[in-house]
Amino acid sequence: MIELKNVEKSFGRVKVLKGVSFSVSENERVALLGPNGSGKTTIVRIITGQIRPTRGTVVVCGRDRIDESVKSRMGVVSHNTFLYDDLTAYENLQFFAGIYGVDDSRIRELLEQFGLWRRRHDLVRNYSRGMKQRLSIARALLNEPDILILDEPTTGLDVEGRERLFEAVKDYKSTLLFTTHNLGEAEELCERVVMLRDGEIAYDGEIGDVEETYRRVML
Ligand SMILES: Nc1ncnc2c1ncn2[C@@H]1O[C@H](COP(=O)(O)OP(=O)(O)OP(=O)(O)O)[C@@H](O)[C@H]1O
Repeated sequence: MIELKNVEKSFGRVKVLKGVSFSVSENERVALLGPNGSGKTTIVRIITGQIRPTRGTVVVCGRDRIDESVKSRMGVVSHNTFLYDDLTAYENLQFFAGIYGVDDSRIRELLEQFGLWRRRHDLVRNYSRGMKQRLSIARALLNEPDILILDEPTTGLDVEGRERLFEAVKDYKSTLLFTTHNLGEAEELCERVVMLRDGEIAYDGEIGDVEETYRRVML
């Protein structure tokens, strides 16, 4: 579903990704781990078509151009919430439901699932950070995407929000790429782990005892 081959990315003179290769098969659940600044979000931005690699190839859903048809098959939760502040929560989901041809009943289901139904008519600008994050997750799940990409999705979530997210991700049966700094979360949701250090892959394998592997490979 996702394949990166020798991907390099430079910003100005700084090379942030130094020849990254890994793939994620259909229905596989992969955690992407690594310290601050190791390049995880840069990889996510490349896979989701927000930026292009300087060198190398990226193939997603069999396509080497991340165009709208590929993007419509991905659900993404990232630092960018992809929400409109001047619309209500309901209107935000309605807008994306319109693009994907998703039924109104799915909007209600997700708003209830993420505990936002009562506040559905509030403007997103008046939402708290955690509420925005919950809505962003609902938006990513709206069209039951073939690939779910979660870049540090628990940022700002309270205990209940985190539990609702994990329930939703466990119910979701397709391909998952998940970046986190929480090794326990990676172990709970994923079967494989890719560890990134300074723009290079340091480990790619079964998740196993992720804390032990992380300590051995990264520290
Ligand atoms: N637009 C940009 N211009 C210049 N440098 C950038 C840009 N985007 C990212 N970088 C640099 O690329 C490196 C990797 O950043 P990235 O956000 O991918 O790391 P990360 O692994 O996601 O980190 P974190 O765990 O802190 O979120 C960092 O040194 C960052 O400063």
